[in-house]
Amino acid sequence: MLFGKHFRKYYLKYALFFLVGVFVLIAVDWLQLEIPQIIGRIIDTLYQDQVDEQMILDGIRRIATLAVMIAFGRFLWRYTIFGASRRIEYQLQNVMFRHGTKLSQSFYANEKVGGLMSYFINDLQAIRMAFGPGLLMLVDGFFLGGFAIYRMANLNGKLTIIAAIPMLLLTVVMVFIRKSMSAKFKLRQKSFEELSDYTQENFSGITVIKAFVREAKEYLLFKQRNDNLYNKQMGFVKYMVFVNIMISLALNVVILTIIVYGSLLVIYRESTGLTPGQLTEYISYFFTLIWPTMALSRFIQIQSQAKASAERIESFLDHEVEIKDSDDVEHVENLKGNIEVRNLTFQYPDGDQPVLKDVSFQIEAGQMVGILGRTGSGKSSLVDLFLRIYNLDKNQIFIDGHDIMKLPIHTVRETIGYVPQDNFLFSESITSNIGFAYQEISGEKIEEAARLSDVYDNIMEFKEKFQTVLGERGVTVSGGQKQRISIARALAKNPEVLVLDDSVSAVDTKTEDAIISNLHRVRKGRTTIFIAHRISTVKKMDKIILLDDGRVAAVGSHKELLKTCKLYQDMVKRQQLENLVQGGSSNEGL
Ligand SMILES: Nc1ncnc2c1ncn2[C@@H]1O[C@H](COP(=O)(O)OP(=O)(O)OP(=O)(O)O)[C@@H](O)[C@H]1O
Repeated sequence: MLFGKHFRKYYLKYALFFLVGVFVLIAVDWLQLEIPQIIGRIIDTLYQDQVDEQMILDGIRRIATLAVMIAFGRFLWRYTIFGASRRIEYQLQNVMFRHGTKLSQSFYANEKVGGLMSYFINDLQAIRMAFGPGLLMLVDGFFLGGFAIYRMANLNGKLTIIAAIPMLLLTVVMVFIRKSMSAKFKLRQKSFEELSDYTQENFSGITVIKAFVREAKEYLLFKQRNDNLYNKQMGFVKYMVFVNIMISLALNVVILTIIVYGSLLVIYRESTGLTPGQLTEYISYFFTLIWPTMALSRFIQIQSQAKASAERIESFLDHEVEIKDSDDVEHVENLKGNIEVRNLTFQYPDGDQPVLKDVSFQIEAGQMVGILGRTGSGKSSLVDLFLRIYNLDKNQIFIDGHDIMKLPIHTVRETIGYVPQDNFLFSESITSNIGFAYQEISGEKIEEAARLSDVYDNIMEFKEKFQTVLGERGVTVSGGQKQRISIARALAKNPEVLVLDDSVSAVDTKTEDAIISNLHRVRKGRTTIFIAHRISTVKKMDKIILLDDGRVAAVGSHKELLKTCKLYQDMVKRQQLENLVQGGSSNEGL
């Protein structure tokens, strides 16, 4: 039973399922205890001088009817209780995924994917177990156990008291060890999370591991983590084995007591009144009682595991959504793409100094602008802020004169098309990747976007053409092809503002030229921002913003900067040298 704020609502939501399930379960518990009574009576009839055949036939008929009712009942409670637990698991999964999509980059910078996966797999499973089998075991433990004890006491009170003492002791012990069981389970989950993180990261970076011949070392590090999980696992299992042995021991003691003491009672039945049929009935009840006892102990295990998992899931779901619309949000339609950055200073939430310092510039709607700068100068950070990936102080970035902090995040991101630096593509078809911004998009539009980003011919060479599946489940594309598919994805969105973060670095200068001149043509009248290291990428832009160590070093056209900016001149010279070293003409692309 889980009553945390993210879980209790499901009891209400599935109240009908739970009520029907529990009611049927209790009915089945009662009905199944009718059978030993009938069998006991049949046995006693057999001991009589005159065997009552009619009574035996009636008994058999009743047992058959009960068996059918019990089978139907078992189906019904399984459907309702287990069905509800599966539905709850499904819904929590959706809620968690949705919440995950709202969490900030800072959260993902600190959380590893493997760890997150274990919330969705192990922890959710533990929660489902609490809502389904856990509830079943609790009800069975109390009701089937209670009914059995009641019937046993009716048959012989004294024998029942003797049998109940070890069982009671056992229950008390179980309640006391519940806390340490939960702690052990938590440790096990943590180790599982670490191993899962490690495995995920290793296989993602397998190329680097091979290139650095780190296989043996990584294996040893993996083994360390695996040993740790094994030890935690064994710690937990040993504990469980100990608990289960204690339970069986207690049960065996009780069974022995019942048989010895019960047989004596039957031998002296003249005075005690216990018939052989009743002793059989009694032993049947006791064997039935084994399950509720086990069920209660299993319930305590399930409950401890679920509590540990619930805490982990709660901490995930309670993680604040930091990036959200402000209270004074202004709903604005049809942004044109004027961007103004005014005295922007920005420090990452976990950073120790600003990465952008007093940055100011303006981009008019429809302009094609290059943001140039050495590595680490703050170009990508600036783009993150345009996309509202981070919060910033008010009145530092404006789109069409509106403070970005007051615009709905949805509107800002809908307005901007983004080609990320890592060009992440999904393991789906090229069509799905390029049409990612849309529920449905025509084939012509996809092809057009592929042509503009100069990747159409490459795609047509693939066997499945636009239906080629990329990545893990399909074809591995080159870095340049990946970049161009990623550009096509942003172009297909046809946004008011297009931001390309170092997006042509992996293609040759000829392809770069082709893409840029296509963009000049199709992006006429729409804002396009190119982030680049290479002068060749930005030199034809209307305006170049040169960043240096988080500050604006200069703003102007290629010609203006060549005349006025020392840093720019140095960059041009360096690129000319690089061209010469690579065997081209010094002015190639310049
Ligand atoms: N999530 C982050 N948290 C803290 N600091 C960060 C984070 N991301 C980037 N930085 C720091 O911000 C500075 C600017 O990084 P940024 O990625 O914006 O540079 P860049 O100009 O785009 O570099 P490159 O051309 O290499 O991509 C760097 O010093 C970097 O270490």
